[in-house]
Amino acid sequence: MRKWLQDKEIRAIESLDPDVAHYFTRGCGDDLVATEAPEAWRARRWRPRVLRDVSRIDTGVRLWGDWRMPLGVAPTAFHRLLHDGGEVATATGAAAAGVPFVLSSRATRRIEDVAAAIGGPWWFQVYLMHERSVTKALVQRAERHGATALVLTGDTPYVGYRASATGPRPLPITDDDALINIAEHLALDAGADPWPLIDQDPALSLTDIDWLREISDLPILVKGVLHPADAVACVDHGADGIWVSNHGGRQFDRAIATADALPSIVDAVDDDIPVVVDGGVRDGLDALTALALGARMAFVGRPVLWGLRTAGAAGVQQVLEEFAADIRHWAGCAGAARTADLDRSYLV
Ligand SMILES: Cc1cc2nc3c(=O)[nH]c(=O)nc-3n(C[C@H](O)[C@H](O)[C@H](O)COP(=O)(O)O)c2cc1C
Ligand SMILES: O=C(O)C(=O)c1ccccc1
Repeated sequence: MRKWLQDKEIRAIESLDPDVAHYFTRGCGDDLVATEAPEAWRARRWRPRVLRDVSRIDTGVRLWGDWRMPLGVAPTAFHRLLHDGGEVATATGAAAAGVPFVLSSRATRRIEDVAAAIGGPWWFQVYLMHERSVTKALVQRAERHGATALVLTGDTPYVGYRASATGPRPLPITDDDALINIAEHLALDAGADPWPLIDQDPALSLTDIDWLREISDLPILVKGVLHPADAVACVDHGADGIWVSNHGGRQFDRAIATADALPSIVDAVDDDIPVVVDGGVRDGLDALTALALGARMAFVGRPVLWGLRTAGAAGVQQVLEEFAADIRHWAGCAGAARTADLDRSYLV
């Protein structure tokens, strides 16, 4: 089932400026982790069940929203580098497919416009910026416009080292796009550089979960967790969910694959704390493997970006529909009439 996606990826990459293609495709360092991620899901073997009436298959999941399948769209930055519609197009495709859309703090379309395009629940990804008042303003805008959860990204104290394709050239993104949600919250002199104020603050710590709790009533997931002790610490600090991720291999090039990290984190936290996961999920069976290992949902980053690049909102929806059909097919063949019932007994 992966060939259609690989073909789309190739078409998307071929149509892009090399630096832009590089930004979206690559991991960091020597790209070890980004390359390993899909293989780690595929390495798992199943014991499919038989004689279990799979004439009807329920793939629904409730998690700060009612979703059609246990798959969602991970937060990624700068969609207008891929398509004029930017995050509005991506969100429209995700909403049409009935899955959660997570809007990045580094979005290139206005929060209000994205929320209106979705017309239902969505989640907001939080980067803690040096200037906390900007983060606070974004969080409160997201909450006002229908976000139902916050995803605090913890794995990006410094942005991972990613050499560009053609040398040290900045991405061809304008400040109008990059600061579209941010500029109004900054009181800057003309010509002043905003980035020292709005880059991620490496002082980010557990107490920032408490801070988010003070400024917002929304549930908080912490994203980028790979160590079970961190999962426990986040929950002790009031996190409502854990998002196992290595940032698509973009942050720490010798990090554990998320497929390998997931079970120990599920085991470390109480059953009522939802754990979700991303990284290298490239077909329905990858997503179901994540569920069998204890995740409530799996998320995809790059696959939807190839859909966005090749056909805008319709392309995003089409990618997600392929995943939906694949999830349904493999759940049936695994003997799981309800994907929410998958557990480790299905795996070797
Ligand atoms: C181009 C790109 C930009 C990203 N931007 C963000 C971001 O703004 N915030 C964030 O929390 N994660 C970001 N991520 C990480 C994704 O949320 C996710 O963890 C990762 O892409 C999942 O792996 P996959 O692409 O293999 O599916 C980004 C990933 C990519 C590829
Ligand atoms: O590129 C990324 O992965 C990412 O998370 C990011 C970090 C800072 C600015 C824009 C995107």
